[in-house]
Amino acid sequence: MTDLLSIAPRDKAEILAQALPYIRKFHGKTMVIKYGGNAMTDPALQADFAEDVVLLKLVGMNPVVVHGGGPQIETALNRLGKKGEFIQGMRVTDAETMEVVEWVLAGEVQQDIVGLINQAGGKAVGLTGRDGGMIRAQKLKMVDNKNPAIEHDVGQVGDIVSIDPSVVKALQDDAFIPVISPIGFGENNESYNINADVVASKLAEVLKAEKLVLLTNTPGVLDKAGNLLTDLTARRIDELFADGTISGGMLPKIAGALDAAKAGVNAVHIIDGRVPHAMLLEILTEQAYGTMIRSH
Ligand SMILES: Nc1ncnc2c1ncn2[C@@H]1O[C@H](COP(=O)(O)OP(=O)(O)O)[C@@H](O)[C@H]1O
Ligand SMILES: CC(=O)N[C@@H](CCC(=O)OP(=O)(O)O)C(=O)O
Repeated sequence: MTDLLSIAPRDKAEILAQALPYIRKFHGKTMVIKYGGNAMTDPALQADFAEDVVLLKLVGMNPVVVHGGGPQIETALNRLGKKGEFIQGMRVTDAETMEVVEWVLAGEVQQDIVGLINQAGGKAVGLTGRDGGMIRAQKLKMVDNKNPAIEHDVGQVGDIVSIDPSVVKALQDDAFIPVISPIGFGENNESYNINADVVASKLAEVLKAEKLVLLTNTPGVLDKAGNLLTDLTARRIDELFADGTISGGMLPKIAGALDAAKAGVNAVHIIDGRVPHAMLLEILTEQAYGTMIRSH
């Protein structure tokens, strides 16, 4: 079990002194943590992540993990001779791809994370959006972000209709740590593949989370020259969308993050999940990491 004292290379006493006020401040608060597929490539980092989630729970917070798995889905598709296609950060999902997505996310990635959290001393429970009727979805109508007259057919990609958080709340009350795969269900019980950033953002809003932390594989949002943008407001985000600075998987991430900030989630951060203990240090120390998204 990792404790704050074992975090190198910073001064240990300094970290503890910094952490105590945050532990008090965030006691009983919900923290939604999006664990991106690109941040989970190294087994040692995955184990660190699981230990950090357990530590948050032990000090009295309510971590809720939403996981991705884009690269893991891609590997499985490649094995079947298929190649993923993305439009505006969303995977075009035909029926066969949907089967692979469900099998990889719910069967593989989610269960790996549940196992690691339990190994670290926590009590994790894996869920998809079907469990407890949590995530109702419908087919996403995707309008081209440069030409609104064009609509793309992205297959079984889901647009969230509603989230019923009661199953998450029940688990939290019983000291479990929910680990959620971004899969929704439709009116006819059909499955939908939903971008994990979108699920994490909406869930943070519905749960009235204190924080939303999105762990990815960049230091945060970068400008065209590769410099880290530490703070982004809605206006600046519009400019970065318009001039093409933000593209691919960063599009749904930023859009979701901004929605969560506007909906009242106090702090929304995009941070580098490849840095050991990045999430813990972001939540429990005063140092700013990555990019903070603000509504204004
Ligand atoms: N302005 C930007 N700053 C940082 N990353 C960006 C930017 N625009 C696009 N990206 C891309 O977004 C990726 C992160 O999104 P994504 O691949 O969906 O990761 P995750 O699996 O963490 O959700 C980065 O690896 C990078 O390739
Ligand atoms: C619609 C859509 O794009 N769904 C994603 C779901 C997984 C995900 O979001 O994974 P990351 O967070 O690792 O990118 C996909 O199929 O890749």
